[in-house]
Amino acid sequence: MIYSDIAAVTGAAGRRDRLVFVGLTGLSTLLQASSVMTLIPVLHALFGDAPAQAWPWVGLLVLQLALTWLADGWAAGAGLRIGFGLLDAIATAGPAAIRRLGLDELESRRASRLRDLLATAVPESVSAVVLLGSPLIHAVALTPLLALLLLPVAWQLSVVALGGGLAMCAAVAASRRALAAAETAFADVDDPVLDFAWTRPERRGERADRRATAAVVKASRRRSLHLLAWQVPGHLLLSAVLIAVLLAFGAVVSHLYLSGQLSGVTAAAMAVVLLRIVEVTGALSLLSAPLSSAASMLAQLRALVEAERAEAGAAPIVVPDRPCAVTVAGVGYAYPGRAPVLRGIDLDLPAGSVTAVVGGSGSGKSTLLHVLAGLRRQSSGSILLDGQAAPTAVRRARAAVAFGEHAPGALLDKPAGLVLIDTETGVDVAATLERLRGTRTVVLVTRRPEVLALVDRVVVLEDGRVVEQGACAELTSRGGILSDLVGRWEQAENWQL
Ligand SMILES: Nc1ncnc2c1ncn2[C@@H]1O[C@H](COP(=O)(O)OP(=O)(O)OP(=O)(O)O)[C@@H](O)[C@H]1O
Repeated sequence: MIYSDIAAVTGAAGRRDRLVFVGLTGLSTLLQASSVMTLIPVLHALFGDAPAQAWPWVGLLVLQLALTWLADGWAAGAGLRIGFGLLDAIATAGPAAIRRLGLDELESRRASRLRDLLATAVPESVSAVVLLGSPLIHAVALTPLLALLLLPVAWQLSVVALGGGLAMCAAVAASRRALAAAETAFADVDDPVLDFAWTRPERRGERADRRATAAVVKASRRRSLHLLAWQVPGHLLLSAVLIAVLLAFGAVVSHLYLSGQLSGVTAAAMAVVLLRIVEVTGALSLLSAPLSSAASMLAQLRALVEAERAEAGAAPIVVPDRPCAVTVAGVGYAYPGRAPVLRGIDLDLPAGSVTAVVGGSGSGKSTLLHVLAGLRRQSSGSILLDGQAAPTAVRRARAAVAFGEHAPGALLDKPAGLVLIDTETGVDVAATLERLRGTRTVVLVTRRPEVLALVDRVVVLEDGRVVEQGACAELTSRGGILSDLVGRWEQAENWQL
């Protein structure tokens, strides 16, 4: 799983490094296993009649250790290059995924998961392959290799080594599975924490949320205790299996020694073999937590990278450089967990027209602009551009916007069919309209009476509904809601229309 995720993220370009890493780490494990076995002739010579005969075996041991060191070093180089490959993939896919998030997704759980993924993947990806991959390969391959090399010494030892190694791996896996099951069972406890942190920032400090925080902290504490309760049996199981393996290996060595099938020196060398098996399998137990978090990080990274590659491979959205007709049919919008702020909006904006959206504070003007721009997905209804259904990605591609804290006028110059402006953001409306009139369909939100003289039509919103629409002169002469609104503006700012 981990390997196939890494392969999917780093692609064909990383193939050579992946093969080098796995091949050389495997070779290093083989060298380590054979160096343990070289101890048998070394000890035999040292404790025999001619200790000087140990020199060639010591030379072989030194050679094996030097080759192990070289193989590990070379593999680490390849592992680092794989890690940098992962980082490159994150650097491409991460920002692209963030750019595609709509405004209504910025506070969503999906966005916070993406943020978490990037926060962990960026620092961890480079070192993860070397720091976790090498010990994992050693831990998995060393015991079977030692068991194989023990065959000529005594098949019984080979069987106990292999069986013991497998039993320890199974114990590690069982304790890991129990922990993972407990983590899944209590995962929903995290959700209120995320909800609180990301989706309701404006309600912080309220009494209700103080109570919610206390409940979340309590639930979190309960979860930690439960997880701990699941961890303890896992550790107990592992130590029980370890003791059983030590006893079995010791019993077989003693039996073989006492029955004359094994020399005393070989029996002593077996202690080193056993220690190596315990050491690498024990490392596996320490590695299991970081490995499972790296595995989940890689699986998420793979999903992200594959989604972005599919997106990049899709046909690009064509943006004709001419004004587009906009049809808004029964559009509603509600902020998450809130009552709707747009309700059944119907608009028909001819290509090249200039429309002003007006209304009292909180009537839904900015929200409508965001929805038209594709930055928010409508909760109901549909939006068509030139008669074609226009999902958010199409709206974003075809609209140029000037709103937000500092409206960068330059954004208005991109090829677009629709231009959306909030006049509060300091855009020179008269100059901009002079430049764009006829070449773009323009929708602007304004709270300034003098702007109304520059537009073809006015849409008046009240409580998320269109309550009046038509030519400005026609609406004001009728003495309806727009007249009242303009009167209030004039009172407030002492302006004359
Ligand atoms: N991010 C948000 N989360 C929740 N509610 C929001 C959010 N933004 C706006 N609202 C609410 O949606 C409603 C419509 O807001 P919107 O900003 O669209 O109105 P507006 O007509 O542009 O107001 P103003 O003229 O004061 O800018 C208001 O009740 C507002 O409190």
